[in-house]
Amino acid sequence: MLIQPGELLAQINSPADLKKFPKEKLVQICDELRQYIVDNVSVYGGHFGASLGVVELTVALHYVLNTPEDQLVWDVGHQAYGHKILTGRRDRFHTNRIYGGLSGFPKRKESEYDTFGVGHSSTSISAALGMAVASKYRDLPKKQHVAVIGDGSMTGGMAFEAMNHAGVSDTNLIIILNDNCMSIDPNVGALKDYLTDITTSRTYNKAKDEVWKILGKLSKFGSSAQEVISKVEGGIKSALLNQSNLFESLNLRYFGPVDGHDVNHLAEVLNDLKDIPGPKILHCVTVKGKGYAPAENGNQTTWHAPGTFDKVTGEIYKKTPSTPQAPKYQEVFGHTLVELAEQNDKIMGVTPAMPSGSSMNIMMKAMPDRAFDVGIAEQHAVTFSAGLATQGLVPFCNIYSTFMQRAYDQVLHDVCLQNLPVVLCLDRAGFAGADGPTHHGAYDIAFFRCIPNLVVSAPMNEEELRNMMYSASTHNGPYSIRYPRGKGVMPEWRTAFEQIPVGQGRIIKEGEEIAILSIGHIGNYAVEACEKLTKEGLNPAHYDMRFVKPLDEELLHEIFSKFKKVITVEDGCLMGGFGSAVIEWMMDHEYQAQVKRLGIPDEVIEHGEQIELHRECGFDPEGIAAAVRSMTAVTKI
Ligand SMILES: Cc1ncc(C[n+]2csc(CCOP(=O)(O)OP(=O)(O)O)c2C)c(N)n1
Ligand SMILES: CC(=O)[C@@H](O)[C@H](O)COP(=O)(O)O
Ligand SMILES: [Mg+2]
Repeated sequence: MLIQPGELLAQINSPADLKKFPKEKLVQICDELRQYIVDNVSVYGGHFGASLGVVELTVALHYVLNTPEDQLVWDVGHQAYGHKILTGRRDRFHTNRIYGGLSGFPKRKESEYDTFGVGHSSTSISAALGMAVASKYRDLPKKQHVAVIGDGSMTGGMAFEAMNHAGVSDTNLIIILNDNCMSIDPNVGALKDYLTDITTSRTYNKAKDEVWKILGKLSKFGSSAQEVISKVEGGIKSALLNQSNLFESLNLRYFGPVDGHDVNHLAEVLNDLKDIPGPKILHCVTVKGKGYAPAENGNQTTWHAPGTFDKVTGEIYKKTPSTPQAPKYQEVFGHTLVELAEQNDKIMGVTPAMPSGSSMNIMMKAMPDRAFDVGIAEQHAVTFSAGLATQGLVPFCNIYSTFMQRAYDQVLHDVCLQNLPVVLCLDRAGFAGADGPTHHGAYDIAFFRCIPNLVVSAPMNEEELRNMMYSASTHNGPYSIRYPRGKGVMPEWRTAFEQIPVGQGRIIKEGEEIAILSIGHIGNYAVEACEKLTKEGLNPAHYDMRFVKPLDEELLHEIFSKFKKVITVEDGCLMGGFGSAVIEWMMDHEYQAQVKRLGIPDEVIEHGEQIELHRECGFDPEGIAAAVRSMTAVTKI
């Protein structure tokens, strides 16, 4: 359902249309853009607070820059709804994050204005710098290269790698730091404290504006004046802040902090910055959720991605369950970790900036000195956990499967080669859903099962998750547990802990002719498929293998001795996944059987509800049943 835009926004189908308006109209355009985001997200869901926080910045950028020739890169991209609406996608925006519709993040193949595909944080400065260096090397017509990065994303190490390089690059890169003191949860770390110092230092800010007015204007007088100005400015700033400016120490000229909600001032500042040579950073202070009171003044974590809500009252709609609902896997993780930590004082918790997303916040609240949010720093989270483990502690390091991709070497090099007892909990494993391919946890089985010493497990339900966590806490080595986004199947999940011997699978259902081997939560789809098939007179067996590594060899000998037709099912990539492991084992042990693997094919699967993507790839319950039917001998006469 198309939502009607405001009078001016209705006339803007590109930044060129935006530029036709006098600057006196910019405030109204911001108001209409903000309202359009509220109107759409309240009905269709998605990320919310971040886009509201950069409405003025987005309008100012597209008003001043000559996009798409001037290249604009958004970090993470969850804040780019305004960008999408102003760049020709207003009338498709109601399809945002919906199967077959717009992506929830900038995507190159979606628009020429989306100069770089994003979704994982802290990549924007590297990408924009690459574009800037390439333009210079190819002697392309002068254009601007701008990275917009949040204070949370600035805690990602990659951002510092990029600034370290930018500082010695002969480019005119503009970095815009969108500082709202928030990540998804409140931002953390020494960088946050530093930014707060700058933002709240009255002496600095009062003098800074005066200095800028003088120096900023003078900066148009050739490069020699530039040198002097830059030194004078840097010296004044350091003196006022009684510390050197972090960014200027990296040879980035620092400007700000400026009010990120004053669209006309932002436009003036950006116009000035365009003419100042060399890499520079503009520090913008904004409020996440700005302009929508419940998001601006309420729990900003909740309003990061609230789902659908009543835009008048601010009431967030909850799906009221008719029957007692199973909990989310993340909640089972969070509560179980506290239970285990109460019994075992060696257990610690580590999350890279996802306290609420992973439910690590439950332990952070209950045991604040034993659970750590380390910022958007997955590599650090893993090796920090390895350090804890060397001192006899048992860290549970919880990282979304997709974000774990960023810490692969740390798992291999720092944890597994040293055989340290770190428990890696991979939440959002399998299809993530509406976040799409940048967030699908599609590859972790494949990239983990080849690492020596690492146990690779996946629970089929909440009870299994609890018992795997319990078993992992006493396993003297690296142990990974993967589970999906969303709910399990057991409303009564607080069961007593039981050890699961490493590598032990289990039979779910006896059967004949065909054996279905599943791994993880997707096994519940196999249960549904078997229920369908039983009504059709078919009787496949079903095994929950529980472990990809080590495989339950005793069970596999039993299966391949009894069945000549096997179907494997995984919510993960087929290339090198669980099905591949089973086939390798079968060949190594000289069994012969017809094996059909169900899972994620070797292609990019876009966004949609999880069940829509499972159906697209043929491993929803009906897909599994269809596979059994196709493998079953011709209908019995
Ligand atoms: C590598 C990686 N880790 C974690 C995330 C999850 N994530 C998405 S947005 C976000 C917070 C970003 O904070 P900030 O950059 O300050 O943007 P804001 O939401 O405040 O506008 C996080 C942690 C991610 N997208 N990428
Ligand atoms: C933009 C981003 O990366 C996060 O907001 C992510 O979308 C969170 O995913 P969940 O909603 O599954 O916690
Ligand atoms: Mg932020």
